[in-house]
This record gives sequence, C-alpha cells and structure tokens, in this order.
Amino acid sequence: MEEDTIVALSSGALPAGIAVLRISGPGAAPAMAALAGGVPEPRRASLRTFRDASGGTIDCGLALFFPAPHSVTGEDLAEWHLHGGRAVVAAALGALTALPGLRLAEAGEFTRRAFDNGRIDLTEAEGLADLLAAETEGQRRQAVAQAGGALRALYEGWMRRLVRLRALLEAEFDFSDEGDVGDDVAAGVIEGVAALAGEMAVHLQSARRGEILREGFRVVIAGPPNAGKSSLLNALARRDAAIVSAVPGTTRDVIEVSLDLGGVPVRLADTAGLRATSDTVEAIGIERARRAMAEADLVIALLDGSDTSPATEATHGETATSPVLCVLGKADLLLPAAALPAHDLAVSSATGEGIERLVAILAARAAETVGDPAAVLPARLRHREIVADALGLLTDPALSRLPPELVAEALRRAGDRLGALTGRVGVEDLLDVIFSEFCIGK
Ligand SMILES: Nc1nc2c(ncn2[C@@H]2O[C@H](COP(=O)(O)OP(=O)(O)OP(=O)(O)O)[C@@H](O)[C@H]2O)c(=O)[nH]1
Ligand SMILES: [K+]
Ligand SMILES: [Mg+2]
Repeated sequence: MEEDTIVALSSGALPAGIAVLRISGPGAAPAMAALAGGVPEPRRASLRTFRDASGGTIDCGLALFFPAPHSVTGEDLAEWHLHGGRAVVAAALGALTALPGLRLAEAGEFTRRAFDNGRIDLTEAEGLADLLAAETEGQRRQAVAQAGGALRALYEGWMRRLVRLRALLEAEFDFSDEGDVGDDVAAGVIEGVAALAGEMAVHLQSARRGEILREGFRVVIAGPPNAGKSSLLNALARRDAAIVSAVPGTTRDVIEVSLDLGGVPVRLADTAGLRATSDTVEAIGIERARRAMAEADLVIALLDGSDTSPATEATHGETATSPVLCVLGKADLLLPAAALPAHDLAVSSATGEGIERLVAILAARAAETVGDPAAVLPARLRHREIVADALGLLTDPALSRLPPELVAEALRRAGDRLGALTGRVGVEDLLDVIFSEFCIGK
C-alpha cells in the first residue's frame, strides 16, 4: 500500500449542484476525524459539518467511509459530498491538503491504486478509461463489459489453460526415467495448444470490430468532380463542414466529420473528385482520396444523377478493395431512368430526398460490421499485438517436433506474454501511459 493519502475533486466542472471529493489512503480516517467530527459507520452516508483546522465551518454535506480493503482503491477511502461551489471545494481541498501526509492526486491515481492493490487488472482499467471517454451507445456497452472484467476473464482463462497444458508435460518428464514422454500425453498437449491457438486467432479476427467501436466505421464519399460529394457530406453532417462550389476540383484535402449512427461511431470523409489532372495540388488530393478509399469500411461511390456521361461513370469502378455503395446524387435533376447507370439509391442534397434512407443504410452497414457491441473484442492495439505474439509462439510449426522440455518452455513464454494483457508481467513501462489517460479524481 502507498504511504501518501491522495485527495481530489472526482465530480465534474464547477459550479455544480454537488461536488464529490475523494480521499484515499491511510490518512483518510484521521482526516475524517479531524475535519468531519468523526469517522462515519462504514458504507453509510452521514450528514456532517466539515470544518477547517481552526474550527471554521467549510460546508455541510454527506460523508462516507469505505474501510480497506473493501473499497474501490483497496485502501481506506472517504467521500465528501459538498455544495458544488468553487470556493467551497477550494476551502475543503485546502483544509485536507494541510493535514500531514495528504496531497492532491495526480491524473488516474485512484485507478492506479486500485490496480496496484489488485482490485482491477489492466484490461479493466483500460475499460474504465474507455467508459469515461465513451460517446456512443456502442462504445459504452463495449467499455462497460470490459470494465466489468469480460476481457480479463477471457485472457485469464487462456493463461490457466496454458498452465494446465504445461503441467501435463512437466508431470510426464518429471516422472519418466528415460526422459521420453508418453506419446499420448505429447499428442494431447499439442491438440490442446492447437485448440487454444484457434480461439486466439478468432479473437484476433474480431479486432477490426473492436477498433471500429473505438475509432469509428470509416465511410468515404468518392466520385468524379462536381458529383456533389461535399454537398452530401454537409447534408449527412447537418452542417457546412466542406466547401461547396460549382467549380470542379474544389475539394483537395480529405474532410472528415464524426457521426453517431445508431450507437456506432462513424467517420465520414469527403474527398477530391477523381479525374486526370495536371494540377499538382489537385493530384495530391486525388492521391489522398484513393488512399482513403482503400482504407474505407465502405465507399459511397457518388455519381451526378443529372450528368452520368461515360467519362464520369468510369470512376465508379475504381474501388476494388472496399465495399461500395453506388449512389446517384442530384436526384432533383435526375435524367430519365433509361439513361441511368446501375445504382443502390438516389439522393438529393438540395431537397433531402433519399438522405434518410442513406443514413439508415449506413447505420445498418456499420451495425452489421460491428456485431454485438458487448461481445468480447480485443479493444486496443496493445491487446492485438500481445495476443498475436503469444499466438506466434503457439503456432510455431516446429513445436510438434520439439522435445517436451522445449514445448513446455514455449508454453511458458506464451503464458508470460499473455500475462502482460492483465498487467501481471512486464508492463511497468506501460502503466504511466495507461493511467495518464484518466482525468484527475479518477
Ligand atoms: N440541384 C442540385 N445541385 C447539387 C446537389 N448537390 C450538389 N449540387 C451542386 O453541384 C455543384 C458541385 O457540388 P459539390 O458538393 O461542390 O461537388 P463535389 O463533388 O464536392 O465537387 P469537387 O469537390 O469539386 O469534386 C454545386 O454547385 C452544388 O450546389 C443536389 O443534390 N442537387
Ligand atoms: K465542386
Ligand atoms: Mg467537394
């Protein structure tokens, strides 16, 4: 346990109806005794007058006390619920930090202590950080599952299986005189390793879903100049995010807006019109457009419904790699049906026709790609890299030909690698990075 007792405002910006101060560490109970007239009964709210060292009243409010180890930090933890005025909070923090051993907390320090004291593991801490940052319903559901230990349970289950497989091997070579392990045991272990590796591979395959939930489903609007791409972005974003003009080649940079479509974050990008050009800057823009299209989860290939000449239609077939939705724009000026190329739907940014339908299609595609937001997905790059490392050790083709001692050693190394996921092994250098994601008071 830490020596210092930390203090912080854990609730939001002031002024507010109520401000919640938290005090964690060995000095929490003495601070209550000194400033709140005594330590309340554990886990019961108690109405108190909070006073400074000279006996002056700071405020009246509720006090709670959670004795170690059954608190969120694993230490003695006190909460003060005060009136949420700036001067009230400043006076309370001043009186608390004037006590010996008490100081203001750093960002994420309460959560760091919960981790240090074994109340949560690293994936749960990451889930908490995601929960605080969650902006869409899908993000919230993913984060609350992870904060509740969904990833921890999965990864710890894998580690237990590795330990069991190793124990099987080790028992064999400990008890056999000649040192040659029974073939049945070795085969059983290799089978067990293959089954585990299969599950890890499936988990990794779902990585893109977790990434989409965190970072957004990427939709790119592409098409010939003047098709109405920027107008469509503005219509979908319901604001003037991109410049619209009658001049072909207006958009150069990739312009991105964030949308929340049915709880899934969507990053919608407008790009430069695709055409052959001798303009250097426009050519750079077109290069960026092509890159954005290649990285997209979905490309909206937009054609001008009032002018679908073969020259413009040629750009329609450009997106070989990403899924494509073919959309005709300027539906208010639509050519006769006979002259129209194949398309999924027609929209008009000018009249709003078809826009709602397009939003519904985008939301459905995003939701379909993400699947169940509460599913156990590798949320971060860190998870994916570690699982991939461990998987590499377990799928080494040489494994089945190695002597059992070396197989056991490979299993041990894979288990150690997985230990970094929950924070058991070799993550010291990472902790500062992860806990600095939190705000002060969390
Ligand atoms: N009638 C009508 N005009 C539209 C519609 N959408 C765009 N326009 C017009 O078409 C012209 C080009 O629109 P933009 O949104 O700038 O087209 P763009 O595809 O972004 O063009 P570049 O960035 O130059 O490639 C502008 O004059 C718009 O006002 C629409 O739905 N109906
Ligand atoms: K334009
Ligand atoms: Mg544009």
